[in-house]
Amino acid sequence: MAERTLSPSAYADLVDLGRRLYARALVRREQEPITDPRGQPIGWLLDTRIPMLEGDTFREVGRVLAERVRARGVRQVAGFGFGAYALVCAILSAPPPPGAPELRGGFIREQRKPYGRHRLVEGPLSREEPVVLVDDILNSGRSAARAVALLRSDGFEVCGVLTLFNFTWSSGRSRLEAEGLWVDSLLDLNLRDGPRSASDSL
Ligand SMILES: O=P(O)(O)OC[C@H]1O[C@H](OP(=O)(O)OP(=O)(O)O)[C@H](O)[C@@H]1O
Repeated sequence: MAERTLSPSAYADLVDLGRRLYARALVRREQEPITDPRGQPIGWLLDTRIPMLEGDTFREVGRVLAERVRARGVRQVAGFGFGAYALVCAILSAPPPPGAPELRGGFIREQRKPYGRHRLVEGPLSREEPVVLVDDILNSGRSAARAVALLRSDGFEVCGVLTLFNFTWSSGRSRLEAEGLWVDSLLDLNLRDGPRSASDSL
């Protein structure tokens, strides 16, 4: 989608950012033992916390994603899980264009907090306006679909999902689009050996 809406140089910059994120986030089994959720060894994964928790990348990604959220006419973002928290904060840290409103953010809990304010979604999000779910990786779409269901169960309207990476060999995108959501990713990963490799989210 980006190549249809951006100038060639702006698109090249975005692809460059996606590639730099990929290079900084990539962890291979030669470097350290890594496993899937079932405990099976895997060849590689992307740990986006590494680039996202460095100040310069945090700010650069925040500016790019905030622009994408605003381009959709939305001003609320929510995140679910450790891959998403820095993204929400980075987006909120981007200065708004002159005259534009500030964005609002939220963190989604696995379960409603059983004490205190008893909230499922922390932060100042309004139920009167749509929310974009942000995450680092879209693979099977299970995590995003769960987050969307949690938001909806708490009375929020979710309009779309914005991620850093989309694993194109997996079905996450179509799964979310079937739920009426738009899906936008900074970088579509289309690795030739993708299905035989693994990520931290299989
Ligand atoms: O589309 P999916 O197949 O659901 O995969 C994507 C999810 O997997 C990763 O999180 P992970 O489950 O590894 O947990 P973490 O955020 O705690 O690291 C990633 O941060 C996404 O949230």
